[in-house]
Amino acid sequence: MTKTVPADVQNNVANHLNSHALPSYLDANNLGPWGQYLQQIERVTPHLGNLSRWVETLKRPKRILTVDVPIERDDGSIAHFEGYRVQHNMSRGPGKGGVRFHQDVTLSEVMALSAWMTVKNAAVNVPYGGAKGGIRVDPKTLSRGELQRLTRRYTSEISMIIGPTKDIPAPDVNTNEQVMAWMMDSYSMIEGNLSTGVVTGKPISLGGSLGRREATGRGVFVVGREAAAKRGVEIKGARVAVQGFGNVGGVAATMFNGAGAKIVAVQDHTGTVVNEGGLDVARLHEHVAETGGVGGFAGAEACLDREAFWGIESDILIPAALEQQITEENAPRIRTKIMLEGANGPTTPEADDILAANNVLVVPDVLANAGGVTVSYFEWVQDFSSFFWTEDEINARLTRIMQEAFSAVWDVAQQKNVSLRTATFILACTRVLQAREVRGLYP
Ligand SMILES: NC(=O)C1=CN([C@@H]2O[C@H](COP(=O)(O)OP(=O)(O)OC[C@H]3O[C@@H](n4cnc5c(N)ncnc54)[C@H](O)[C@@H]3O)[C@@H](O)[C@H]2O)C=CC1
Ligand SMILES: O=C(O)CCC(=O)C(=O)O
Repeated sequence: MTKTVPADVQNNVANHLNSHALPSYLDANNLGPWGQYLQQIERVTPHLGNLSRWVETLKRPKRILTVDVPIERDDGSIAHFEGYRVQHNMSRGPGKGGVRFHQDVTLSEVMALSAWMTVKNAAVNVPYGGAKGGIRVDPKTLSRGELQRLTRRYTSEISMIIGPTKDIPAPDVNTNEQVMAWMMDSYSMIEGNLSTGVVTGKPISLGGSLGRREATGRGVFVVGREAAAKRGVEIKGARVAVQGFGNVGGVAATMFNGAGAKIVAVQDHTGTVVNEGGLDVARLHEHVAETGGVGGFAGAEACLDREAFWGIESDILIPAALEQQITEENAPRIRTKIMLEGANGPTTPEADDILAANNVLVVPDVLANAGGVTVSYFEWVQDFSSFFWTEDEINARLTRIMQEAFSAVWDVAQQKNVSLRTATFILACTRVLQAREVRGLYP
């Protein structure tokens, strides 16, 4: 399979990388996910009209904070971890985006994740900029006490740039309601007052919102239903394959299964399990709760190796693990009709072109997984007013926002004959740069 990235896009990225725009702390030869994001920006720029004079704004994070996070281990030794909080853009509102604890976290990754938050928040029109945080740590190697000390120290180190009207963290990979509760408590101790609005994704008992835990997977399901209708795929009986069985993939699998789809394959960091007749999703959740992963699930007909997962025939494929999973190497083997990006950044631009050529409809991360931040927005609003909504109200509002966003993106894609990813970027970047322009530059 030949590379299908148009020459002008490649040249633009090369020129960009050679220009003064490359931040000095990045290696031009190894840009990682940030390079992937820059290529996506190159693709949208020709569609931005006069606003393209502001596009450089999107190629530079507004603020990057790197912190050393020291903790005392249970054995009395001291360990140091590197953490980040990147605020990519604040033109439309305060920074918003999750915090990831993972052994492979890099600055390039957090920069890209923060930029995708800017695009995502504008795509569903919630009044936020984009931000993201992370610590390079394998949390599975920490005791509960060590994890709490790490979270509290990290919160203290970034406390000067976060806050309910400045930047509001939330859960992402390997972080959850408990981590958010510790972050809120640490920040409140520093501020000297209870500050529930500083993070979202909190436990319900601490000002969390009903429906937030399921919101990202629910949003993936809602846009999946819309995409299936456009592509003529019946959800009932559809074959669905899911990579990642955590907050996003686990909920999305449950919802598709509940609507009559067969979950024929699931892959996570412990293995790949397959059942042609459909995996028992409820039992798989129990197995993961007991063992920490899908590997060894007794209800599987077969266990495949990692790469074989991408060759499984499906109607709907949901990557819901990490970025850069679908590349020019495995994209030609993918046999699906619709790909719903539950994960952030799972598909490289080269793979995007291969999937398009093979008639796979890709619903991009910045649209498909926006349900989480949408309900985070509801949580933040509820905390400010101390008035809490029912789960039905939350789910109905979430569904409406996701459907409207999908429909607006679909129309732009049709009008301009571009992919759903570029269409989402057109809508979102226009909103961000209009805000930038109308605010003006002078202090
Ligand atoms: N939690 C949220 O609300 C949101 C999460 N996302 C994105 O969704 C993705 C998943 O996030 P969560 O479900 O929250 O994380 P999680 O920590 O709950 O689950 C992550 C899943 O990915 C699997 N995984 C990790 N490494 C893997 C590998 N190398 N191969 C296969 N599977 C692997 C894990 O086993 C686990 O099942 C990430 O890209 C995240 O940024 C996007 C929007 C919101
Ligand atoms: O809920 C949030 O604020 C952000 C969730 C997130 O990190 C994401 O959408 O990637």
